[in-house]
Amino acid sequence: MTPRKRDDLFARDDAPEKFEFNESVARVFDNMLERSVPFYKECQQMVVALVEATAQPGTRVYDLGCSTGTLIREMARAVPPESDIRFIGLDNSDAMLKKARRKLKEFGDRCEVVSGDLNGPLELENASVVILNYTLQFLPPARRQGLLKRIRQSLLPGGALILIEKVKAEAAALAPVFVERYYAYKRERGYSRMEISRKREALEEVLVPLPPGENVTMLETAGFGTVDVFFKWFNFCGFVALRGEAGSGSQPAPGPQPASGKKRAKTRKSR
Ligand SMILES: Nc1ncnc2c1ncn2[C@@H]1O[C@H](C[S@+](CC[C@H]([NH3+])C(=O)[O-])CC(=O)[O-])[C@@H](O)[C@H]1O
Ligand SMILES: O=C(O)C(=O)Cc1ccccc1
Repeated sequence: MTPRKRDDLFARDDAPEKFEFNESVARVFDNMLERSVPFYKECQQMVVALVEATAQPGTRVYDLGCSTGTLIREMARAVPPESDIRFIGLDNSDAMLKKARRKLKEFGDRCEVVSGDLNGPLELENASVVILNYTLQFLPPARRQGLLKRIRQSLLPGGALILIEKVKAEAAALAPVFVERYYAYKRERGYSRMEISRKREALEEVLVPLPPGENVTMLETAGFGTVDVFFKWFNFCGFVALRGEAGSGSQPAPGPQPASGKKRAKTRKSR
């Protein structure tokens, strides 16, 4: 196992002025996420639990913006092969995909990672779950609604979208509190004030967070009949959205079959 490299990207004299998912980021990425994303591992396990509850046997789970494949590995370890569920990762960074392929080799054809740009056309086949784990935030805000709509249209009946994002505070008065708490989080994990400041500048116009309410509105506008929040830490938030059935209005779709293949108890038709 190659030793995990410590993220020193913004401590170096050749620190990037604009953040890009290139080789130098991929080299330290797993350590960067662990030290820069609050509850990253806990959220991973929450996503695994949601996938176990919503993924349908014989279908696909898509991880869009899969990076080095860490989340896919956790899902592939948790979901039994006999459920015949395949995990498809997509990313537009060759450096990330190279690391993902190495990390997922042990799972054979249960896991596949492909190159693709979420700003362009998207083909999702036989998808019961789609995941956007800290990915949508990197798309221009004007392109996000279209992607969410394409995802909603591609999902199987009873399908689910799991969206985790860095967010802005809903209340402007609290924004400074949330941001300062986040930077304190980074300092507590060994980042200097200079590294934090340089990364903030490099992420300007690259990572564009929206308030949770705007994310919920985009999900509802995309046609998801049920939207809920399953995680929140200051300016980080996790949403789960279930595909509503055509003509069902705001009624949530009947719950999908759990990944284990055991039939769920029939949900009572809501009155
Ligand atoms: N237009 C795009 N098309 C495809 N991929 C893109 C695009 N823009 C960015 N990406 C990819 O989205 C990922 C965002 S990281 C996701 C973490 C992962 N989900 C995880 O659970 O570890 C989160 C972060 O860095 O904070 C990177 O791999 C980019 O290459
Ligand atoms: O928002 C930030 O300041 C971050 O550091 C989040 C982040 C984490 C990993 C890659 C890019 C941005």
